Amino acid sequence: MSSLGRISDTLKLENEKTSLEVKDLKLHYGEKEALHGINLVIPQKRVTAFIGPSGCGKSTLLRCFNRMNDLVDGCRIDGQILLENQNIYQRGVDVADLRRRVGMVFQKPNPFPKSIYENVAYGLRIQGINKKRVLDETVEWALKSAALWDEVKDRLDDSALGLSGGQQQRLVIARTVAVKPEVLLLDEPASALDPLSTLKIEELIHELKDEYTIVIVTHNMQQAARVSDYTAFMYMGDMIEFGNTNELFTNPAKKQTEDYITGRYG
Ligand SMILES: Nc1ncnc2c1ncn2[C@@H]1O[C@H](COP(=O)(O)OP(=O)(O)OP(=O)(O)O)[C@@H](O)[C@H]1O
Repeated sequence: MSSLGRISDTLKLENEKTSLEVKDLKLHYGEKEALHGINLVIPQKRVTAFIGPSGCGKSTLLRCFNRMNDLVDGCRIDGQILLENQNIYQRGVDVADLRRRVGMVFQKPNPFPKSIYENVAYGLRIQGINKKRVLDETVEWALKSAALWDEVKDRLDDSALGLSGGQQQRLVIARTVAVKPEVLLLDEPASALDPLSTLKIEELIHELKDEYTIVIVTHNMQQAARVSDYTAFMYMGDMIEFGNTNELFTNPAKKQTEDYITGRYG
């Protein structure tokens, strides 16, 4: 905990710049309403954690931020999400560009069956960038950003699939930051990893928040308390409480939040 610092204890939402703003967001999977009118502001260049019992809608809400739910059959979304004041659900939005601006890392590391180098260069090549010098520089910068460079710099042409799980997850983070997103969405990024790799990911999150707005879904309340500046507690498709992480954990405003963080359910 000490190495991660607790500067966030004094942060106040009203002093923050806004990255994402969720306005009366309802989401249906077929007939079932999974999110019941969420309102929320995600501050810029901070870490926001979503916590709550299984099935409360954390991942569903996270996936709305880069329109991953568009890929789910029968999924309907009402309401708005503003990214830098622009509704990402409005007609004409370029979804590929949105997903570059709002990158996502999943629970299970998903490197491509390519070399370490090509994994990181992938997004750049898709943008038509093929100059070797630009690619080399960006790959090195992204791997350094993801705290992986020292471990892989001598084997950039080796398959990414030969890396450990924790290294693969940092590689996926390098691949995501290589295209210079504004927001990083992390869906339980460490839950498939051993404790040491988990610690590395947590330290990395702490480093990355100087540059990116980070939203993390986690089952692990200690992890939320360690890595986040702000925490949102969700329950059965509702946003119950949102605030400074330290305040939410030490002095929750709502009884449901208190019951959850004291382990009475979940
Ligand atoms: N693709 C889908 N189709 C239909 N229902 C879904 C789909 N994905 C999620 N749901 C339902 O939406 C609700 C919210 O699920 P979601 O996965 O967002 O919750 P969660 O809080 O992230 O849960 P967990 O912590 O277990 O991952 C649940 O009732 C779930 O069954």
